[in-house]
Amino acid sequence: MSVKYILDAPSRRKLIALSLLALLCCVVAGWAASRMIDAQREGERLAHVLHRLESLRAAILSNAIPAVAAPDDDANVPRLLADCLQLSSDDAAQQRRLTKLGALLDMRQRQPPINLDQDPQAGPMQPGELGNTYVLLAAHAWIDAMKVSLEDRLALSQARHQESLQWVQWAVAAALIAALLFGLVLIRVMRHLSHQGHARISSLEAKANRDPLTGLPNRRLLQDRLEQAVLRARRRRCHAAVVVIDLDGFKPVNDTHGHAIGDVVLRRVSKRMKSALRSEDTVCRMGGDEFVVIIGEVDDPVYAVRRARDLVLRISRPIRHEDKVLRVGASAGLALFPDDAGDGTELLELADQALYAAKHGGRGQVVTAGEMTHGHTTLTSLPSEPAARLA
Ligand SMILES: Nc1nc2c(ncn2[C@@H]2O[C@H](COP(=O)(O)OP(=O)(O)OP(=O)(O)O)[C@@H](O)[C@H]2O)c(=O)[nH]1
Repeated sequence: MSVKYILDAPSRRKLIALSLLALLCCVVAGWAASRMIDAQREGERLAHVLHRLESLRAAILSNAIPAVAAPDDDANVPRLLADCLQLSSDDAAQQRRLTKLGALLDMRQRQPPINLDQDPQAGPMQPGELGNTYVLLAAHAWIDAMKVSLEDRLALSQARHQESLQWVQWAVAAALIAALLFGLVLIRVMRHLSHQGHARISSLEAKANRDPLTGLPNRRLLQDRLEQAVLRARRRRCHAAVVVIDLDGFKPVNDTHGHAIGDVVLRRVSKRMKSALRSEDTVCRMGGDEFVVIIGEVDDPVYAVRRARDLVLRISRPIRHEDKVLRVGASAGLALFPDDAGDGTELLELADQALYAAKHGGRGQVVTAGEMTHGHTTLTSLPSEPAARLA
């Protein structure tokens, strides 16, 4: 089934918006992280160059350049400086300055070593000394200028690193919040779907177990209720009764007034039976105009027979519907647990046979399974209750 049909439109919109937000935050976090890494690399590179510059300055001050450079390979000096500073080759202007400086240092290499502690006033300058001093001053000036520029660039890259870090933090926090909200919405949707599923299952179960016309339990549910009633009676060591009731003269109602009026009669008869029984008893519609009543936890069998007669009398009362007075009767067969049978199916069979006997014995009466088996029962000697009293 498509997501479109599982989720309602507002939930769908929320989930899409949150996932897009989370995605956007991830993209921003990724971009900021790469910017942060770049800034960090740039910072490391600049710090390294600064360190090299310091080393170079120290080398110049300590007059170590000729020693660092191979003395027999003059051409190495510019390269040494380039390597030392590791400036990018596309930075043409810097490269040119470097080469110049390298050339100056190269020249200096050929001069006698300089003595920085030497007092310029101490005596006349030696040949090459002016060149040495010029080269040193130029190197210092260049290193200082480079340092300032590099320090600025370093500060800038550190600021960019910091700013990118903040972006990463915000984007990750927003992505986490969006993911959390997504999860919450999803849980709510799942819960809702699960409730819907349960409600649908319950309603399907109810439909499968109920007679659609009267709302009474149907044949399917009867079996279960019957087993429960027998188990309870066995546990409590008491009786339980199964009464099968069939309407008398129902077909003429249908034939005279139509099927719809027949339905009204079936519904009214069902209501009358339900209202005459205890909540723990069960009345089921088996189909057509046949019903089964389970009277559970009966201490005295006489009580069950009285209830069955009461039902027959109540059903036989006229039914007023609009301007019509409708009449049907009822016959019933009753079987008792454990007197007549020990299980539900057998009880139902015996009650059905007793009903058959009631129908063929004149209708409008209750026949018990005991009467059929033994030919007599003390229950049949019960005085019949006048219909007027039960009305
Ligand atoms: N209105 C209506 N009629 C139904 C329904 N189910 C079955 N019937 C009808 O109920 C009638 C039952 O037939 P019978 O049991 O022979 O009717 P009866 O007149 O009570 O016969 P006896 O039991 O011999 O007295 C038939 O006419 C069925 O068509 C239903 O759901 N609604």
